[in-house]
This record gives sequence, C-alpha cells and structure tokens, in this order.
Amino acid sequence: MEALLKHLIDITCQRDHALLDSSVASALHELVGAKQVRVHELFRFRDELFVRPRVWIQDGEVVSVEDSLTADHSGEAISKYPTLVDSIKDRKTCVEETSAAGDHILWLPVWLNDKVSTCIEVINSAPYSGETLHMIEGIMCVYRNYQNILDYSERDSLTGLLNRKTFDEKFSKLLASSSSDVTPGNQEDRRHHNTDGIGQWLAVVDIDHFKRVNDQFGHLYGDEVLILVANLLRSSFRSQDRVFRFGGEEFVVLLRSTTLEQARHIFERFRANVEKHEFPQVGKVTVSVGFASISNESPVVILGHADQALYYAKENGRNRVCHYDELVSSGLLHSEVSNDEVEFF
Ligand SMILES: Nc1nc2c(ncn2[C@@H]2O[C@H](COP(=O)(O)OP(=O)(O)OP(=O)(O)O)[C@@H](O)[C@H]2O)c(=O)[nH]1
Repeated sequence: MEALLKHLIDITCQRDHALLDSSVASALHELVGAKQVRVHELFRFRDELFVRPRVWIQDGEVVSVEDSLTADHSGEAISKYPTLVDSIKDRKTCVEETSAAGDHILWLPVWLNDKVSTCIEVINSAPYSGETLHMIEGIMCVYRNYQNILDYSERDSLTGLLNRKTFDEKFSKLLASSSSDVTPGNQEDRRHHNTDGIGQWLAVVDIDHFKRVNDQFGHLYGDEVLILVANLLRSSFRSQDRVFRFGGEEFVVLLRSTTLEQARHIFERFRANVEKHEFPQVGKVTVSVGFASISNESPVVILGHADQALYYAKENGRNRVCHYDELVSSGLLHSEVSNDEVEFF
C-alpha cells in the first residue's frame, strides 16, 4: 500500500509526457515485479499503423527514447502484434496473451477521445492475479487522466498542435541532450552534423499574406485556414518530428535525423502540399519556410537563423523554402555573430 501511494504521488506530480511515461513504467515494473514494461507510441506512416517504444526498462532502470538522439525511431508494423491489433479492434483496455517462451504479456491500450496513440506492454513470467490486474487498472486510469490534463496544457486550443511553451521546453531539452552527447574529442563533428551528414533541423513556417485572408473573408475563415494548415503540417511530417504553433500564423517544425537533402525535400513537399490544397471559400494559400541546422548554438541563435532565412523567402517572392547556411555561403545573407548573452526564453 505504501509503495503504491509513493508511485501515485510520483505519477501525479509530473508535468511532462516523457516523465509521466517513465514514472508509470517504473510503477508497473516495481509494483507488479514485471520482467519488462514498455510504453509504446502508435503512429501512422503511409496509411499503415506502426508501434515504437517510447520508454522501456533496461538493466532495472527506466530508459526513454527522448534521452537519446541516436535511438532507433523507425518502429515496427503493428501487424507483428496480432493481440494488440485485436485489442484495439475490440476497443479493449486490457488483453493478456502468453508468448511462445511462456511469458505472460498484458497489452494496455490507452483510449483518449476514442483514439489510441499510446499502449503499455507488461511482461511477466508468472500469471497475473486478480488483485494485480485490479491495481494495474487503477494505475492506467490515473495515467489516462493525467495524459488528458497534460495534453490540455501542452497544446494550442485552435489547432491542437503543441504550443509555444512546449516548444521552449522541448527545444531546450533537445539541445541539452545533443550537447551532453558531445565528448571533448568530437566537439567539432557534433557542431553541425554527425559523420553521416545526418542532422536535426528547425524550420519556421509562416502563412503568406495571411492578413489579407482575415481582411477579405473575416477571422472565422482565417481561423479555418490556420486549422487546415495545421492538418497539412501534421500529415506532411513524420510522427517523430515535432510541429508547434508558435503564435499567430507562424509554426515551427523540429525535424529529426535527416540529411540536408532530405530535410530540403521534406520542407519542399510540405510547401507544395499547401500550394496544391483548395481552401474552402478562400481558395489558394501559400507558405514560406526558413530552416537552419540545429547546432550547439543557443536556442535564440538557431531560431534567429531560421527566421533570417524565412525573412529572405518573404522578401524574395514568398511560397518558397530557404536554407540559412546556403544563403550565407552564397553571399545572399550575412552570418550574424552569435550572442549567447541574449535571454530569449
Ligand atoms: N484569424 C486569425 N488571425 C490571426 C490569428 N493570429 C494572428 N492573426 C492575424 O495574422 C495576421 C498576420 O499578418 P502579418 O504579420 O502582417 O503578415 P501577413 O499578412 O501574413 O504577410 P506576410 O507574412 O508578409 O506574407 C494579422 O492580421 C493577425 O491579426 C488567429 O489566431 N486567427
């Protein structure tokens, strides 16, 4: 009872999804005495549903995918887990199966607004008693309620995208984890990309002439355009990338683990998706995009680079994607001296 209370206090003091996942995994691992607990993320890619662990137990400790930039983000097709597929089809919250090795596996899909984007897997060598199942059910209810509360505080109410406050937290965390990966010997390599040319990218996206939409059609249509652009952002990027509404008609995208060529291609594909889209009543809408590599510079400098590239795109025809480093190396932009003293967040 005391251990359960301790874990419930730990779960309910979290203000961040990743920490909430970790404290729930730790509670289930310790209270059930489970061999393994994984918190999986379910995501759609090219019309297929995939599963990818977000948190798991390794050497008795909880490990989170957010702790590492190098973790494998690809995931597995959900069809590899038929019991999980059935549990979702039947709208169940708990299904048990026995593996070929004799382990007892519990699949616990988390239902939020009729959708499942998270599922917990608990693996145990012994069968689960009625009392244990009852306790797991209680922990899952607390977990679901807390996910709801966190979603509400992390998201923008109009578009449902992550909000500016969440960007500040996530971006600082991403930079901290990338700089903690730096060892004295490889500092220069990590400054921009790893040796494969794979890097992280930040883009600022701004709707072109949005004021005209509001002026010509009214704010309700303006809001509708914002919602539709947010949907196009969601469908144009992978689920491990992060999309934020930064304020007004400006959005920020964090693109993980791609080369410069891929990043350019992905941002260009999004720009083209918006250009092709028919917006009800309003007709055609375009966006400009400025992007920069996520280096070991401060958040204000990286954001400033992407902003400068966006400004260049706006000044040079709009409806285009511009890359900061390329503009600097071709002499079209002047690199700014970094000023880490500036307080931005
Ligand atoms: N409908 C609606 N409009 C908003 C919202 N937030 C900001 N805006 C409007 O967005 C417009 C932004 O206008 P500007 O910054 O002049 O930029 P723009 O017209 O998009 O022009 P460029 O960016 O130069 O292409 C302003 O009219 C704001 O009132 C919102 O939540 N809903």
